[in-house]
Order: sequence, then structure tokens, then C-alpha cells
Amino acid sequence: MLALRELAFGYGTRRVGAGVSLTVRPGEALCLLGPNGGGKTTLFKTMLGLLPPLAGQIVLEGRDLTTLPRRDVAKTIAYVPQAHAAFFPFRVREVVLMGRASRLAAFASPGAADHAAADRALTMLGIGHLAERIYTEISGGERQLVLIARALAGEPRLLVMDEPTASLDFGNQARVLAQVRRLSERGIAVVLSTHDPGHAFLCADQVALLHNGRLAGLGPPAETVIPDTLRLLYGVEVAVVPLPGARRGEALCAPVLP
Ligand SMILES: Nc1ncnc2c1ncn2[C@@H]1O[C@H](COP(=O)(O)OP(=O)(O)OP(=O)(O)O)[C@@H](O)[C@H]1O
Repeated sequence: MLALRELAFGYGTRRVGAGVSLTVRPGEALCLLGPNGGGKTTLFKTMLGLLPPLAGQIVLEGRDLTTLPRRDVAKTIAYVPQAHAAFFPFRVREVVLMGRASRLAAFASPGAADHAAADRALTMLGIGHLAERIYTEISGGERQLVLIARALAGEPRLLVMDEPTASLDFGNQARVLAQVRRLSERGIAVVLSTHDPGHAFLCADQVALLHNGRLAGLGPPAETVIPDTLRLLYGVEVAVVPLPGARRGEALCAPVLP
């Protein structure tokens, strides 16, 4: 689905990261962990084709990303940004419908299939009851769920999510992580970042650890989310405690305060 080969990324002459190589297969979820300012958002922008690679290559479904028409990229990858301040008082249904933009001809209005896809996405996220609400008048957590629904409405094959659980309450965090697993089961590839390393155990097949713009580890959660790597990334001691009866090696991560 997606391959990064010796990728260097950043802003013009400001190199944020380098030497990043990884692959994400259809239906696989990759969780990106790293400290504030570690380069996660910059890497995402580069993967989406919004920033040119400074070196190396990004291959999307076998083709070099930089040679693909923007519209093809937009049909394949959907991006869920961090829940941002909302300025325009659209209804939630309209916001979700905007996720169909890449599938509409220029100046065309959404048709029945587009409305149906938007409704499916609202239902999938369990927020059908918000459809007629005004986007600027719902909570930050609800907005985050709407942004995920907007991305899914475009029926992408790869979903890139920048800290999708950041502003969500405990229940909604669990719902979003469960959703990531469900998307994987449907064959959709997911790349997400989070500041909670425990989330990797709940939804990821692979974890990429980004430290000073370089990969400090890449592999299954049980091999990568361990006290040594978490100390390196975050500069604190972390206890990684296996969950009793866990079938996928799930563990809880908690900082050990001095
Ligand atoms: N537009 C920009 N131009 C130049 N440098 C930038 C720009 N945006 C971010 N940076 C720098 O790039 C580095 C990586 O930032 P980035 O936002 O990718 O980190 P992050 O891992 O997503 O952080 P966080 O977890 O805090 O969201 C930081 O040093 C930041 O100051």
C-alpha cells in the first residue's frame, strides 16, 4: 500500500527527519510514536504529498507519490487532521459530505451515492444523531469523530490520522481505537500517531518510533513499546504491564514518577 524508502523530510532547507524506511500493507495499522516536535506531523504531510521529500522515495500502491496526479492521491489517502478550531457553521452532514470531494467531477454536486457514503460514515462512527447539528456548536471530541467520518466518506484505501484520540474522552478514545481495528479488518491501511504508547497495543500491527527525526524502532508493539525505547523517546521511566488474559500481548503503559 505504502512504502517509505530512506525518506528525508522537512521544510525547504530545514531537515526534520531522515533515513525513514517502512512499509504498510493493506489492512495493516501502523502507529507512530514520538515526542512533541519529533517530526510526526511533518512526516505525515510528506506522506500525503503536501511537502516534497527532501531525499528518498514514497511509493503509493507501487507508484512514486511525486509522479501521481493530486486527485489520484486524494482518492487513495484520506487525512484526519488534529481537531481544529471550527470557523464555518456547516451542518455535520455537510462536513462529512466534503469527504466526497475527490470523487466528484469539477463543479458537480454530490449525488445519491455520495449522500449514502456520508450516511454510512456517520453510522460507522456512531454519530448519526449529530448529522443536523452545526459543526461549530459541537464539542471538540465530537468534531474529531466528524473529521474521521469525513475521511471515511471518501472511501480511502489508506487513512492517515494525526493524534485522532487527542481531544477525546476515555470512551471515545476506545471507540476510535476499535474503529481503527475494524477498518483494518476491512482491508483499509491506517497510519496514526498518538501520545499514548498503550494505544499501540490496542490497535496497531506495527509501531514506528520516531526520535530526533529518525526511526529508533520498527516492529510489533510487544517488541517496540518497552521501557528502554519509551525512556529514549520521552525521557521518563515507564512501566509496561501486560494485561491479564490478553490475547494480542496488550499491555498498559504508565509513567513511573520519581
Ligand atoms: N512550517 C514549519 N516550518 C519550519 N519548521 C517547522 C514547521 N512546522 C514544524 N516545524 C518544526 O519541525 C519539527 C517537527 O515538528 P512536527 O510538528 O512535525 O512534530 P510533531 O512530532 O508532530 O509534534 P507534536 O507531537 O508536538 O504535534 C519541530 O522542530 C518544528 O518546530
